[in-house]
Formats: sequence, C-alpha cells, structure tokens
Amino acid sequence: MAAPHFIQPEYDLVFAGGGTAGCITASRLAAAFPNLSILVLESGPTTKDKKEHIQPGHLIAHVLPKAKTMQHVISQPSEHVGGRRLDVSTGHCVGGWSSVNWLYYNRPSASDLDDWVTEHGNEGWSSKELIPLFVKAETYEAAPNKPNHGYDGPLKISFGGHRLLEVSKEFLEVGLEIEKDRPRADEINDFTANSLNRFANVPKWISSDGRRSDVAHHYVYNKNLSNLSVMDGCLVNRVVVENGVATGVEYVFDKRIYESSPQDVRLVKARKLVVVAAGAMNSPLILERSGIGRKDILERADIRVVAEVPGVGHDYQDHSVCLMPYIVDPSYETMNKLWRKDPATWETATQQWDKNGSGLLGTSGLEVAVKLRPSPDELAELGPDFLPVWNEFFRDRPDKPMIWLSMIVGLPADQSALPPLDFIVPFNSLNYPRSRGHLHIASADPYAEPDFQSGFLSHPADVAAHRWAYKKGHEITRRMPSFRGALGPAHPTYPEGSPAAAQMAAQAPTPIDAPKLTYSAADDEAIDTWLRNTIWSTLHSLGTCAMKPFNKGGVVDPQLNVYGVKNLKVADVSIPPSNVHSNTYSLAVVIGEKAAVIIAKELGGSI
Ligand SMILES: Cc1cc2nc3c(=O)[nH]c(=O)nc-3n(C[C@H](O)[C@H](O)[C@H](O)COP(=O)(O)OP(=O)(O)OC[C@H]3O[C@@H](n4cnc5c(N)ncnc54)[C@H](O)[C@@H]3O)c2cc1C
Repeated sequence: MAAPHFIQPEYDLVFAGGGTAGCITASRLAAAFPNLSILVLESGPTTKDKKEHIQPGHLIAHVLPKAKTMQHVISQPSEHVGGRRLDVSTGHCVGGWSSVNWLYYNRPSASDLDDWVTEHGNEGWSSKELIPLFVKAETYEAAPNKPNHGYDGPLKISFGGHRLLEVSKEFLEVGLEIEKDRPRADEINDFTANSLNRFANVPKWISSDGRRSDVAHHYVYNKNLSNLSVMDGCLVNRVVVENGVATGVEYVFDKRIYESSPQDVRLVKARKLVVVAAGAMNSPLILERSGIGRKDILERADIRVVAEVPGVGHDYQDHSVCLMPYIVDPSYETMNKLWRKDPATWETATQQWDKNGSGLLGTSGLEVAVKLRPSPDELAELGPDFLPVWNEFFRDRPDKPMIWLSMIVGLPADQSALPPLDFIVPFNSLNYPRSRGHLHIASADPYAEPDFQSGFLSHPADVAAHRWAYKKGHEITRRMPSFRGALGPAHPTYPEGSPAAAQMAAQAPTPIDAPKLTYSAADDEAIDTWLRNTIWSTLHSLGTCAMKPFNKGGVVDPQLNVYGVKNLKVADVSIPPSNVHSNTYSLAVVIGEKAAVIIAKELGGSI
C-alpha cells in the first residue's frame, strides 16, 4: 500500500518519533498553544482502535516474529553472553513502547532522579520537581487518597480487568512464608525505601475496565487537536542542520509499513524547533545520520560532521533480565491458554472483556513483585565480586534495590513453537548494572542494522547479582503448589550428582519447610554459564543521548538542547544520565511531561 498522507512543507514544531514521550510532549503543547502547528513523524503503523493495542492480554501479537509493531535491533555477538547476538526489540508504532509493552506499573526511587542533579548537574530534574509530573499524568484507580499519586491524569492505573491469578497468589504466599524479613505491602511505588523488600500485588498501566493505558489513545486520538498531525509510516532519516541551526527533517515513507511507496527522500521544515523523540534505540542513530556524534563514527559512514558530540550512542544502559520458565499444573489458569487460543479460554475471555473489560484479556499476566535489597547476611552470599559495588554505590543510598523479582503467568513467546503446556516465568531484572554497551550507526541508510552492543554481563558484579537472585527465585517457585517442574533446557545444567541437579528433575512441589539448596562452586559455574547463554534485555534501553555536561560525555543540556546545534532537542528515554531501578514507561511519561513544560516556557507560555 502506498502512503496516504498529505504533509505540509512547513510546521512550527516537527517531532521525529511518535512514541511515549513524543506523543505526550506534542499533545500537551498542541493543547496549550492552539496557534502552533505540530507535526509528528512516526515510522511505525497507526494503533487507533486496534484490539491488539487496547486489550492488554492481546500483547502476545507483538511478540510474534512478523509483528510490524516491533523493531528488532540485533546486537553484535559478545563473549559475555555466550557469543550470542541479542534481539533487543523496541516499539514501532504510534504510541511507541507504550502501545506494546507489558504494562507493569513501576516507578523509580527518589534518589534515582536526584542523582541526575547531584551527580550530573541537571538543575530542574530533582525528585521534588519531577514527582508532581508523575502525579499529573496518572489517574490511580488502584487505591484512593494515596500521597504522590494522581487522580485526574490521562493514564489510568489499576489492577486491570483481572486482579490476581491463583498462581500469582501462590507466589506471594510462598514468598512471604520463606522470606520472613520481607513482608507484604499494598504499595511498592512510593519513591522511598518503604517500597523495598516487600512482596506486592502490583498495579498495571490498565484501567479498571481492562484497557491499556497507552499514550496514543489517551494523549492523541481522544483529543482531536486540529493543530497536531501525527503521521504513521514516516521514517526520519536525518535532521537538516543549516549554519548550526536545525531547520527541518528528511524522511521517507517507511517501506515496512507502506510497501509500495516510492523511497524518494522528502523534506519538511520546522520554523521553531525539531524534537527527536525516537527512543533510546533510535534517537542516537538519527543524530548520527544528521552529522552529530563522534567524528570517526560519522566518517566511517561517509557523513559530514555537523557537530562533534562524542557522547552520542556511547553509554547504552538497560536492565539485563534472567528468565526462569517453569511448568505448572494444567488445572491452573495461565496466559498460555489464552495466547495459544485454546477455544474455551479464548471464548470466555472475549465474552468477559466485551462485557466489562474483565478476564484474561484484561491483564498482561504480570501481577506480583518484590524489589530486593540484600541484608548483611545476603551480602556475604553475594560474594566478593559484588561487594565493591555495594560499598561504592548502594550502601549509602538506602532507597535503591539491587534487583527486582517478578513473574509472568505464562511464557510469552510464539506459542506455535511451544508444547501445549502451562508455564510461569519468574524473572529477575537487574536494577543498576555496571555493564555498559553502545549503539551507533554502521551506515547512512536509515533501514540498516546499527552497530549495537548491549554490554550485558561484562562486569563480574552483574553476574554475581543475577546468580544470587536466580537461586532466590528458584527457592520460591519450587515450593508453589502449582509447580510441575523446570522447563529443562531453559535452566542451568548442573554437574551430575549435585543436589541442585537432582532438584532440576523434580516434577512436584518441594515442602515449604524443606531446607534451602546448597550450591557447590561447580554448581555456581553452571549457573554462570547458563546466565551467559540466556540473559536477555528487560527492554528498558536508556541513556544513549545522556543529559550531562558536554565534557563528561553529555549529548543534551538540562533544557534538552543538543550540544552544538540550535533549535534541536531530544526528549525520550535516551536522555537519563544514569539508570533508575524501575521499568521505564513511567520515566518516559515524566520525560514527555517535563519536555512539554520546558518547551512551553521557551515559547513564552506555561503548561
Ligand atoms: C516489549 C516491551 C515491554 C515493556 N514492558 C514494560 C513494562 O511492563 N513497564 C514499563 O514501565 N516499561 C516497559 N517497557 C519499556 C517502556 O515502555 C519504554 O521504555 C518507554 O515506553 C520508552 O518510551 P520512549 O518515548 O523513550 O520511546 P518509544 O515509546 O519507543 O518511542 C519512540 C518512537 O519513535 C519511533 N521511531 C524510531 N525511529 C524512528 C525514525 N527514524 N523515524 C520516525 N520514528 C521513529 C518508534 O517507532 C517509536 O514509536 C517495555 C518495553 C518493551 C519493548
């Protein structure tokens, strides 16, 4: 299909990328300045009124290999991950990752944000200044009258149309029983240390009537703003910079969406400002294609240097994740029954959702979590590789967890490649990995694969943290009454004769009061090898256009201006200068809101 758009030659503001932060900033500005013309160019397809973007349980559609709503970014092979090339996908549609993500509601610690000021010099980005923006964006249906939550913002947060599956309940019950120092809480998102070491049923970015709280439907489609044009299938190649000023962008109609569109390069001018909001996996690539980046990287791709900004794409960060798939008794309700379209489950779920948004289609199957910060005894278990990181980074920051343990009630993969069983997947997401990667262009072609390295497990402390947390997850899961065994090939292969190896063969739950497994050095080595062969990304890529001083590797200043170019900003999850412990949707939302405030002020108004 050829692209149907009519795009004017000039707008006041042009956005490269119509994802989470981009849609929010553009929508807030369009509403506040009715005379301002705003264009958003989004490379992915429209999401309007499509069930796979509205029904949370339908998210499996985006996991399928041929899904056009995801862009698969493949890393270079690395010895640290067993020589594998990792697929770190990113949302590729209007609404970006907010339209395809797993809907788990999670917020950073206050110190994660305060570090951006105290360590990286970004005035205006402290927790005190940002928390009101978290509050402004949400309607917290999960509980009334909670401090630091909002009750009239665009994005609804609740437990979804399906509050807690039986298997999730078991996870909480067993966790509470064997982790006596980690009690139950009804809130683990209050920005403080009170959120740590507590088991909780977590709310989701889902309204209580079972609908995904994406930004496309809640900031754009429902607003009908006549001065805001969001064009799908428009792939931005580069920002045009003339005499040090960004004056517009060049784009092509994305052939992955509009297959028969001619590939001629089009130009749209920006009278006031260009905002790059293409996400952490694409914003640095747009800058580099525009001639903004490290000199040798630009020259290698035959691109004229417009501004030498060596920090572009330099410090890729993420949360590496360790997934632990287990089989559960078929009598339990799991998302696998829905995802493989078991006729009875699908029919019931459809009826329930059509009636009032309830049932399995009203959840993502991600319902429980505990944010783990090790006790002194546990620090000893973590061993000498982790201790220096504890002393240097964690010890004096009591609101920072090391890792969070959560669980998906289902194995989220192409179901046609799986046996027709019921699974649960506990997983550990490492909060502040020491490992770093990079993301650069390898060519000037906007469709070309980038030069990407995740950096995962290149620091021994990260391996130690994952090894420790894997054992913790296993101790809980093997005691759950629904447990029917580990999915063999997806767990460590221990040396013959070790107690851990015997346990791997178990197909029935372990008594709750059984002693914890002990692991030999050889067992630990088996876990490390398995980690390297299976570690993956939580898909929380960030930091590739960091907001830091220029001489410390920064790409943008605290007003989000790209160093060395006028009228050009970056606004998305590529700008955090350091990691946060939480998932990153809440962060993208607050960056979108903050960017709107900054730009509104520069335009002589306020939001
Ligand atoms: C599968 C998945 C599950 C996740 N689960 C959770 C979760 O449960 N909870 C949570 O808090 N976070 C989750 N996240 C992360 C979170 O959703 C993202 O970090 C956040 O939404 C990113 O927002 P952003 O604005 O930085 O980028 P995006 O939302 O990705 O926006 C960037 C947009 O730019 C577009 N674009 C890219 N290149 C170009 C170009 N050249 N021209 C034009 N357009 C372009 C992209 O298509 C995209 O729409 C998940 C992410 C993924 C991928």
